[in-house]
Amino acid sequence: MTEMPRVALVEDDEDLRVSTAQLLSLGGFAVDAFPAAAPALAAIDSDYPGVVVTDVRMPMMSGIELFQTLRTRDPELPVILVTGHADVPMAVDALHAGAWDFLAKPFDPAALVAAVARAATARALALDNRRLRALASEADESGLVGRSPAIVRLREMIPVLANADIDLLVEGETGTGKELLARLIHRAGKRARHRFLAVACAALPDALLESELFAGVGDGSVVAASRGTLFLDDVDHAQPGLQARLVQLVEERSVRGSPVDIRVIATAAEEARRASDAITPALLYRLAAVRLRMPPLHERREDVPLLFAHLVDLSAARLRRPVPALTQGTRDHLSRHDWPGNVRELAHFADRFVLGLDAEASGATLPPSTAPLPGRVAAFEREAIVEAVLAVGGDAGAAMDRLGLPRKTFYYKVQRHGIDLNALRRRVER
Ligand SMILES: Nc1ncnc2c1ncn2[C@@H]1O[C@H](COP(=O)(O)OP(=O)(O)OP(=O)(O)O)[C@@H](O)[C@H]1O
Repeated sequence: MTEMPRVALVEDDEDLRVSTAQLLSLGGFAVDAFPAAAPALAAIDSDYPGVVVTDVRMPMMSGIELFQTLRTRDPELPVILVTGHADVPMAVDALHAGAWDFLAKPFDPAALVAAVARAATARALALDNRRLRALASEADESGLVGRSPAIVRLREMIPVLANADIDLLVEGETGTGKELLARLIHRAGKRARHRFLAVACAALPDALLESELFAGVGDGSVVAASRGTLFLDDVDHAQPGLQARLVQLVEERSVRGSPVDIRVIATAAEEARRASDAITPALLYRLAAVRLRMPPLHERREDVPLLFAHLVDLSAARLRRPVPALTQGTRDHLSRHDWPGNVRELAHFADRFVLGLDAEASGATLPPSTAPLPGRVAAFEREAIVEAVLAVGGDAGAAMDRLGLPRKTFYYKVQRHGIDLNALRRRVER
């Protein structure tokens, strides 16, 4: 949230409303002031980019009822209650039900501004997380996550390239997603029903590779992958002998006189970063009908948070752990680090984050201990429920037993914390 944080101020006493609004404006907030709960409810939707400060005792609808209604719309919206002495016990109940904080009248102006500022920070983070989650799940479907112009263009090209059936050379640094792109292209076209034969040109001794590839029999051979895709990883590391055989294959589309229908997708380091003779001109010329470039992460920093959210989801599912909330510390690390190992390095960081092993991410599942107690208690409770549901394989009944909660309380808390049981079940099943 880059614009000024908003505060919805609900107060029926006009003098108090005007003075409090002034106080909050001076504190740096954009104030939406309402004389009653009803107009406030009409104006505050579930994406409200700010927090609510409401008087408790009001005619028609009380501040508590307003809080309860807002809670059902968006459990993450912080609501701060302003109450007279007589209503403190009621406000405490509301805290247990998830209200952010309360202040007793007459309140210290500085205390109000400080409470609103804390709530606004939490709200900004929550909305940010929500936006990232939405973007990540949107991108999930296409497989290539990212919103940088370069990635968006590549994503658009996948179906085009899949149907064009020409050989490709994908250039880029290690871990940028070259193989992923190749697999997505393979999957999107008519070759998807046949094999994707991945050959690590750098990993195997030349002779072995050659005999394996061109033997004409066996699982690893080009013939076995006929009608599929031959993926030549790090072709710039293939020995000249093998490169010569590859030229022949690409040129003649045959192995020992038998025709093979194969599409070749090769990867290599970028031209500027490889020795001038790393790929023989004959091979380069034939492979590079289309050359694609996977940019390194430091050139597309806007992809980092998005990729991270996606990779954390994958790690959490694989490791069967709850998805921890993203904190400012983790966020700072994401934006400061240079990621020389690109997406692969980011994936390892995501694993450590999910396991709580990373110093940058430690304590990430709970808000900092300076946060108001209700917020911390709520975060802890939410974690405990998510963990229990995941631990018992998504079975709500078993989770209740494990937590020792009566059925009604369990569902009440699930709803209050905005826990999506179906999403958790899907995560377990994956
Ligand atoms: N844009 C992306 N969206 C989602 N996942 C990605 C993306 N880019 C890379 N990944 C993931 O990051 C990991 C590394 O990617 P990949 O193996 O494709 O990189 P590479 O460029 O082929 O690396 P190398 O050259 O070292 O073999 C994989 O797990 C891949 O799924």
